[in-house]
Amino acid sequence: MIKTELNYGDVYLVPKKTVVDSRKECDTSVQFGPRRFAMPVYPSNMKSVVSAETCELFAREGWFYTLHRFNVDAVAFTRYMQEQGLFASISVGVNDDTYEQLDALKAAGLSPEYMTLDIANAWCVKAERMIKHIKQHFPDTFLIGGNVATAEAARDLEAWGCDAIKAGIAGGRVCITKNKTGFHRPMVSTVRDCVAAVKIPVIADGGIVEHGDIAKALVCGATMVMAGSLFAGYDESAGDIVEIAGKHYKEYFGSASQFNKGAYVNVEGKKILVEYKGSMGKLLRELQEDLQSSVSYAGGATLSALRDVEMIQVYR
Ligand SMILES: NC(=O)C1=CN([C@@H]2O[C@H](COP(=O)(O)OP(=O)(O)OC[C@H]3O[C@@H](n4cnc5c(N)ncnc54)[C@H](OP(=O)(O)O)[C@@H]3O)[C@@H](O)[C@H]2O)C=CC1
Ligand SMILES: Nc1nc2c(ncn2[C@@H]2O[C@H](COP(=O)(O)O)[C@@H](O)[C@H]2O)c(=O)[nH]1
Repeated sequence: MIKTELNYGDVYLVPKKTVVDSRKECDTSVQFGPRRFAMPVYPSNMKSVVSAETCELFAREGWFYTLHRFNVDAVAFTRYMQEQGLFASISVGVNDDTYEQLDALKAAGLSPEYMTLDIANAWCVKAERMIKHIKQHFPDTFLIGGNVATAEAARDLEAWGCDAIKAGIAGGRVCITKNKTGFHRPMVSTVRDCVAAVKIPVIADGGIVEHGDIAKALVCGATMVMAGSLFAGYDESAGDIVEIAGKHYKEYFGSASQFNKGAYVNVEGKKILVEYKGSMGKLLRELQEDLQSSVSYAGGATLSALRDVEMIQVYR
């Protein structure tokens, strides 16, 4: 029997009676780990999406962020952010270079507030070793483990010690994992299964096409949403700007692309050009307005209203 599963584009949310006088009354803030953030969405920890400067901007705006893990100095970044009175949120891998980076953080007496273990399939023995190592040596750090796509994987990462998990395999815009390996699960099914399986927060990662997909992810039970292409086209995005026939674009490439790896080995990502859209400030405001509107349609004044919304499948 072949199961049918759903993506954000296959579903819509059923409106309820609005109880606020203005969308401005709707509060989009979210508690995530030790801190509260202005919005439950943040940019992907990819080299073509965030730089250290992008991360600082998000932290100053009161949004969550995670720096990517490719050729960065985790010690210098953590120290810089904490000296500015901002929180430090870094990414790590599973290989020897990560163990060395963690030793260097420890030697410097630094402990980032948040760490994200970032590999394609975190339901693996190398991730298990790394998660246990981080929880032993950085007990005060809030550890996000990912990515996973099933209830069983989510439960294992929770048992290994993760404080949150990131769900979503092969649903990203620059992903070619599903083409090259055949593996993928649509996001609505992935997020709902993972949320139902664990007590810790779940981050829905990848596949956000429309702003309304963020509300759909929250209705599926996600606490946070990570998005790459959504944040890739702005001045503050990390990708290079490109001009073609008088039109401007920004480069957006996958972390498992040849461009990120520097070699064509186990490539599961591609590079695309996304429309250049100017300053990120406009996007952040619009995302907040749209989510405030979603909360009002959900019949409440806080994000918790989205926990109790009916989702319907649309046949096309
Ligand atoms: N969310 C998603 O759907 C996906 C995200 N990505 C992103 O791309 C980046 C690279 O990811 P990833 O390839 O996991 O990380 P790395 O290339 O950094 O691999 C980490 C380590 O795990 C090993 N490894 C990776 N995949 C497998 C596997 N299938 N079986 C056994 N060992 C494995 C690698 O060894 P070896 O290379 O020798 O196998 C390597 O030692 C990450 O940032 C990740 O988030 C990539 C694909 C999908
Ligand atoms: N299969 C791959 N997935 C990747 C790669 N680099 C990043 N990612 C994942 O995609 C999301 C962003 O998706 P978007 O739809 O919001 O653009 C990102 O957070 C990663 O989980 C890759 O090279 N291959």
